[in-house]
Amino acid sequence: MTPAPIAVALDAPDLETAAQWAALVTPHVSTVKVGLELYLRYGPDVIASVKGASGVQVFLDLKLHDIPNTVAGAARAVARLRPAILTVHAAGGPAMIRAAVESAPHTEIAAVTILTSLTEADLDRIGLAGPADAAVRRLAALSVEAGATALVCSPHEVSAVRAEVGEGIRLITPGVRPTGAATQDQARVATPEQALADGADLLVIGRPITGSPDPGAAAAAIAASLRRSV
Ligand SMILES: O=c1ccn([C@@H]2O[C@H](COP(=O)(O)O)[C@@H](O)[C@H]2O)c(=O)[nH]1
Repeated sequence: MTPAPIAVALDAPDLETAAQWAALVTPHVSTVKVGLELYLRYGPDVIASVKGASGVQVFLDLKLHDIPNTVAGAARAVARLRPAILTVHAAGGPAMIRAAVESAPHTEIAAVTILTSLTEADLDRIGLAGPADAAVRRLAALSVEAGATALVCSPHEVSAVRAEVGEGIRLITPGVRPTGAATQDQARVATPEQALADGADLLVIGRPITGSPDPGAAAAAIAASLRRSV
């Protein structure tokens, strides 16, 4: 069976747990995601540990955000690990995004538009007044112009982003919660089925899978539900 278009966020406190989660979920999902917690604690070795023997795609979610020269150096440093996807913050601007794209030619650069944990009230406070989807569309367009071939947005904006950037750009949505699951610190959320129906190409799901007593079964259940919904 083809693995589901899900990136499981391996936000674990230690490498053994992350590797165990990865081994349990990889029969069911296309991708595992390594974020700041794991990478800052263990560094580059984490990639091989979570990949194991399965050859699953690794999504390195470092959300780089600095001046172009610094991001170029950081992207070059991690490009040798050959992650399938590397994130940068779209708010770093076009020159920064382009620097990442040029420095990691074998990795897909995904620009994070507006974090899924932010509410419209938060956006007002940080000076991005107006509906979230206006800011997300603007950041999406500038990121694609700068060479990003993937974008991270919430499921709430995914159809607007697709209309803005067209086909051929990979849309990645965190903020995904199965019906009835706790939203935790996520603000702009939808179910996996809804996110996929609205045009997401890859769903990022962490705690609803890794917080389950059986992460493998939780991933399999979401994957089966997605197959039924298409
Ligand atoms: O806007 C964003 C960008 C990245 N993330 C990351 O996705 C996962 C979500 O984990 P859950 O446990 O499913 O909430 C996490 O690693 C974030 O760093 C995001 O949530 N929102």
